[in-house]
Amino acid sequence: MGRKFIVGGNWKCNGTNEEVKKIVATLNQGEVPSEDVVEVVISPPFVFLPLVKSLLRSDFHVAAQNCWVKKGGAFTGEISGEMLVNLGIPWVILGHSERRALLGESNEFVGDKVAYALSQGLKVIACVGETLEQREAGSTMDVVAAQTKAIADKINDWTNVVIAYEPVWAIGTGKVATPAQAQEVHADLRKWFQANVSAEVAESIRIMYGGSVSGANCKELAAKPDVDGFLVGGASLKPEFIDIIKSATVKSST
Ligand SMILES: O=C[C@H](O)COP(=O)(O)O
Repeated sequence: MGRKFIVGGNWKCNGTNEEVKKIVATLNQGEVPSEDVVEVVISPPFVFLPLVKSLLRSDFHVAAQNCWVKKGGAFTGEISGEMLVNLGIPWVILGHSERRALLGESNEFVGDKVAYALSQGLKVIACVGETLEQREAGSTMDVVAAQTKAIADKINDWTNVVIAYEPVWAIGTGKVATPAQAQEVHADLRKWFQANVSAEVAESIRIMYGGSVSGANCKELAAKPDVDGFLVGGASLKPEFIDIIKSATVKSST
């Protein structure tokens, strides 16, 4: 099928200098499948990006957790895409639900951010996902489609975009989506791409699942045909993250 498995570790707003060094040491010792089988992207808080980049094994890559919506300038507290490029950071996570919910990032704002980051040469993990209320109201796909459309309205080339489907109710709750629930939304998203972008993008775009992924549940999720990887929060700070990376072999053996 040709979609390389991708596993991201989103450390969110966690870590001290000492803890970061320990986590990186654990990652560096981990025995994982080769880069041909799995792409690994580690996303520490901004302040630790240079440290992580300098210490991390060369087969793992680094991502920022956000960046500013346009060129830098008088935007106190923001970090621009150009700065990430300047530091040699290849990836950025955009539109995470925590930023959408807590910092008021709208679908359109996230679309603008994705477009600007891509224009600077960054690769983007773009997050989408519904709340529990939205799921219970039966509007999961409407919500996810609207979030994806806001990005599609602003970009033409999806080569450097990975979608992370993260149901908000599964994030940090220990309430993981069942493999069938994840597969259903991933497959529907692929259908959305087919109808609204192109058959090629629908086939090639990678869709990660995020929300309470752990060493214990990753294999079952990875076995689903439209699950192309994981965006991991809490478990990415723990040694079990290595097991999650290893779940890529479920894919390569099918
Ligand atoms: O970006 C990662 C997600 O928000 C998932 O977080 P979690 O694995 O702690 O549920």
